[in-house]
Amino acid sequence: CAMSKFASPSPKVGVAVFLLKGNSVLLGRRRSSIGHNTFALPGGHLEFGESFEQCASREVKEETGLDIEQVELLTVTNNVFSHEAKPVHMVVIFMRAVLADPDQVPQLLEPEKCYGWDWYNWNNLPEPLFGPFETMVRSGFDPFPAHQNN
Ligand SMILES: CC(C)CCOP(=O)(O)OP(=O)(O)O
Ligand SMILES: [Mg+2]
Ligand SMILES: [Mg+2]
Ligand SMILES: [Mg+2]
Repeated sequence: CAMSKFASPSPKVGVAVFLLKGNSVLLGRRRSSIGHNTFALPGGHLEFGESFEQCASREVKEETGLDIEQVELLTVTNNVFSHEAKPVHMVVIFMRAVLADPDQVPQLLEPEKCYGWDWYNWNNLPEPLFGPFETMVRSGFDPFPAHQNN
């Protein structure tokens, strides 16, 4: 059947990474059609045949040059961006990881997609946060390992 011009695109899958360092998390201000000018975790679209861990490591490497380890699944959320210029339905898989080399410094490898990466204390996050991430923070989500006191 002819695609109705009102048909909405099918849901996409994004992988976002809580890269933890002490009590801080790595965030970048997005320069993108989705969540422009909001602070977001590094991450991106799951590509064909990738595991969640492979996508997390690839996207963090592509965007920041950082090598990560101890990559593990935290949670999944369902996000419909209906007010954006192009409506998007994005299932977001949230992962946690740490730096393979604690001294490695993030680089801005995709300046056309991000204004810069920086470490932010979990108790003093910048604003505005990227929608799916803000929902998690507002719900009281704690990405840190249970034994770590914040
Ligand atoms: C959850 C979120 C990081 C998914 C959005 O993906 P993105 O716009 O950062 O996509 P790419 O990094 O793959 O370009
Ligand atoms: Mg990317
Ligand atoms: Mg990508
Ligand atoms: Mg990205």
